[in-house]
Amino acid sequence: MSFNAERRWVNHYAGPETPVITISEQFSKFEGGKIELVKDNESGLAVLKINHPERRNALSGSMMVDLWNAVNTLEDWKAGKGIILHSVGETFCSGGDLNTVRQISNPDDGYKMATLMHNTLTRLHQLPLISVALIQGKALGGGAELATSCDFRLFTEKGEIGFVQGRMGVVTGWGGGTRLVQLLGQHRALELLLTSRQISASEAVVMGLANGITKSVELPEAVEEAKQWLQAKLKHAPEVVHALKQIVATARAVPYEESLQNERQVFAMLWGGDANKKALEQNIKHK
Ligand SMILES: CCCC(=O)SCCNC(=O)CCNC(=O)[C@H](O)C(C)(C)COP(=O)(O)OP(=O)(O)OC[C@H]1O[C@@H](n2cnc3c(N)ncnc32)[C@H](O)[C@@H]1OP(=O)(O)O
Repeated sequence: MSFNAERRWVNHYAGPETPVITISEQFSKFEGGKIELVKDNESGLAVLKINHPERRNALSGSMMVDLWNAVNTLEDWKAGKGIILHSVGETFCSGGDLNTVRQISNPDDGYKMATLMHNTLTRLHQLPLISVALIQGKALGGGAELATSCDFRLFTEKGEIGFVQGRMGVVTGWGGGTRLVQLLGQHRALELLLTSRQISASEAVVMGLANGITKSVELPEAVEEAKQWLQAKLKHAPEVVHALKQIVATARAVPYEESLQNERQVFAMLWGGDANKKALEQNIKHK
């Protein structure tokens, strides 16, 4: 990456575009740890658990594929309303598994990993479900990027987040740079990316990167608290929750007029629908 004669950025990497399915086949060979998805149709909550404590919950290639598969499943989950993303042990996620990273340390494979993770985390971000990441320890590098792909972030007192990619001689590779600018604006995002500093739970709240701090410090109590925090926001009918999420997810991804057009269409689908008729019959007062 450099400036050309007209002082415009020129990207010197022009690698091949590989289908995500092909990348997933390649990356599933870099084994270690797993990501487990459990869906509960009764509560409408799903839990995505990052389980690789011996590597501080670093994402191996096969875990990236687990996550991609989990998002594929969640896209078809009609009864769902919300997702809790959490991990086991003391670290939320230490980023890319350096054992995997060392085996794919060239621009073509880097581009493939970014393609797989952009596909996965963009679709996770855009699911019609409301997602919460529970950060109970360090979220570093790719782990910090993963946290930005949820709608909300709850920290325990021990939670910390750090975009340490610069210290590793790289930049955000899982779409977290773009999402961080959306979340915090360009100045605060640039400051976090440039300094690689790790911020505490309380600073994350002040910045708007965290939506709250749990009373419980330890798992599994903090997970239960996060579930209750999310359930309290999921009282509307599933179709209303899905529609509200679609409006917000579209608004952060497309230009204003296009977003308004989407909002009109989403609104029309619910107007006179079952949930709307039921509410009208009940003659609800908002006192
Ligand atoms: C687009 C993605 C780009 C990125 O994600 S760049 C960021 C990559 N991540 C890192 O550089 C994190 C490096 N790790 C650390 O700073 C520390 O291990 C960390 C997370 C603060 C945890 O510290 P401690 O709790 O004291 O644990 P420790 O250092 O003794 O580590 C225990 C075992 O876990 C391993 N580990 C930690 N992070 C890893 C990673 N990302 N990939 C692969 N292995 C990882 C570590 O090598 C150690 O293994 P072992 O027990 O010595 O065999």
